[in-house]
Amino acid sequence: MSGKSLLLKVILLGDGGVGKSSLMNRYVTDRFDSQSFHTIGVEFLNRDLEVDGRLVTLQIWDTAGQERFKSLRTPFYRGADCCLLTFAVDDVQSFQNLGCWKKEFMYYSDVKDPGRFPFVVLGNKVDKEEERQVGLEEARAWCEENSCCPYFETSAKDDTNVTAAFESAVREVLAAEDQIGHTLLSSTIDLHGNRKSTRSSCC
Ligand SMILES: Nc1nc2c(ncn2[C@@H]2O[C@H](COP(=O)(O)OP(=O)(O)OP(=O)(O)O)[C@@H](O)[C@H]2O)c(=O)[nH]1
Ligand SMILES: [Mg+2]
Repeated sequence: MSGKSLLLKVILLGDGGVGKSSLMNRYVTDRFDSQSFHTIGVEFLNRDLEVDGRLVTLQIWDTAGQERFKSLRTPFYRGADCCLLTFAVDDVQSFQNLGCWKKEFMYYSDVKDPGRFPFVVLGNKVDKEEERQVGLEEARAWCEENSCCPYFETSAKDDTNVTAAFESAVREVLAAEDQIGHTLLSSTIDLHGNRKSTRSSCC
């Protein structure tokens, strides 16, 4: 295994209140706050992990889902390696808005190869089964039709599928990278020294 860690930027998008911050906090700090505040602008946290023998530093960017913060979040889309489109299974409107989130991301991120860009879809709050408004098959069908696979049903509250979802995002990036010839993998962190990156980023 190499001593260098690959830096990957993933970005969480979705309506306000679907649980983006809660998912990030569950994954990075293993905590859940039932009284969390709406995010203003963007925040990020890092977590180191190993996926299929590769050391990865996952930089998770958590954005504000509320419309009034649009101009604060969109400048941070550039340089993302994967986009996690998030809705809450007890909120059908947040599911119906997934297409708008995808469009917003594509418009502002300026990705080089839109056809191959990796998305992962998260249907959060599955612990609220009795209040569910979006079915598993319906969500899977949307993902298939919109080339946004894989799909994970998560709960930040119960820690259901949270690790699996973030690790899957890493695997999607690595798989996409394998297809386009390892250009992205030139961005690395030397764990014993300084960060080296050949990618440009506005952030
Ligand atoms: N039951 C349940 N509640 C959750 C879950 N995830 C988040 N919540 C709650 O939903 C509310 C909103 O969660 P946030 O994580 O702040 O939502 P957000 O998507 O970051 O919202 P914005 O920052 O406004 O975009 C909070 O009260 C959380 O405690 C979950 O998996 N299950
Ligand atoms: Mg938030």
